[in-house]
Amino acid sequence: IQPVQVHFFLHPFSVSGRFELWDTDDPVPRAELLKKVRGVDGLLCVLTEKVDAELLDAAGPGLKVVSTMSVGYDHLSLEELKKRGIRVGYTPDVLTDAVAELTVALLLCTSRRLVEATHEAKTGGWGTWRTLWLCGYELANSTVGILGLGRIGVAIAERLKPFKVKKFIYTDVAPRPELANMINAEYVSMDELAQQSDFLTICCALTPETQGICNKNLFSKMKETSIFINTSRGGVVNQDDLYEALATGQIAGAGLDVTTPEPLPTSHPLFTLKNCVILPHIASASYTTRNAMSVLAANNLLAGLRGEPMEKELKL
Ligand SMILES: O=C(O)[C@H](O)CO
Repeated sequence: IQPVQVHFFLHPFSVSGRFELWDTDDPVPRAELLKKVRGVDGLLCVLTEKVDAELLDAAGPGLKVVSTMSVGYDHLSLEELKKRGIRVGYTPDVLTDAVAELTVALLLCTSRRLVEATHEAKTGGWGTWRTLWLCGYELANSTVGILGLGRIGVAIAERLKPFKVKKFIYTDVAPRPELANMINAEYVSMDELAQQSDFLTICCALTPETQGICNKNLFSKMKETSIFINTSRGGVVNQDDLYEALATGQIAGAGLDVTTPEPLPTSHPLFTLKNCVILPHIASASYTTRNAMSVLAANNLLAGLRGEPMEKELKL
């Protein structure tokens, strides 16, 4: 499949001699999806679709493959998929550059207080030049911590290095020397990561083990001058604890591209904080990347339907 033949935002469709396309940018309503999946052989979805027992039951025993246009797969019930022998495709790698780029942008935006600064400039808060006004934290000579070192963590570090970062540290379930050597990162414990990081960037997948892992315990060990960045999944953060840490000055700032829930209600307390920058889950949102993701997801689906190896298949 060539990029030009694929819509940017493919929502679930089925292939069984024919296919059905949810041809809008809005998520398919659950009731509609449950109706449409009946009897399909394959399903291409995005991360707003919960693929659980209910949906798989609705699809029926003919479903052979689910292809998600995302690197994250916490919206898929892997246990149910495995139980039913359904193959799963996903889209790692093609979004690494876009996500790393956005993470760096969010980090700088948070640490150098860009949202506050443009607000002040626009609303009359810009008086005379003042010595400490809108001061933030710089990357030069800093320690950057990565929670969950994978392709994206490496790509973030590669982009941050030219800003003269002094040291990269990371933690994960086990050391990952092959990736760590690429960025000269040192493996540390979770406590050391919290204590030493001037910038802590969260790159781990959301799993039962990482659910709420960024909580009071972690924030209480971080420096008052540290910046917390999350572009993975909102579920890895305990948002009440993060609010507390930001509001009381336990940490200096946070940049979030992901929250729980999404969208985050505009009345959420995190929106009241000047030191919290919130983006609406746009890390992979470049035309090039979304196009590559949709092509890969479509090709994974077709390969799965043909019983061939997928370009990117999740091992269940
Ligand atoms: O999981 C993913 O793919 C990102 O969160 C969205 O592109």
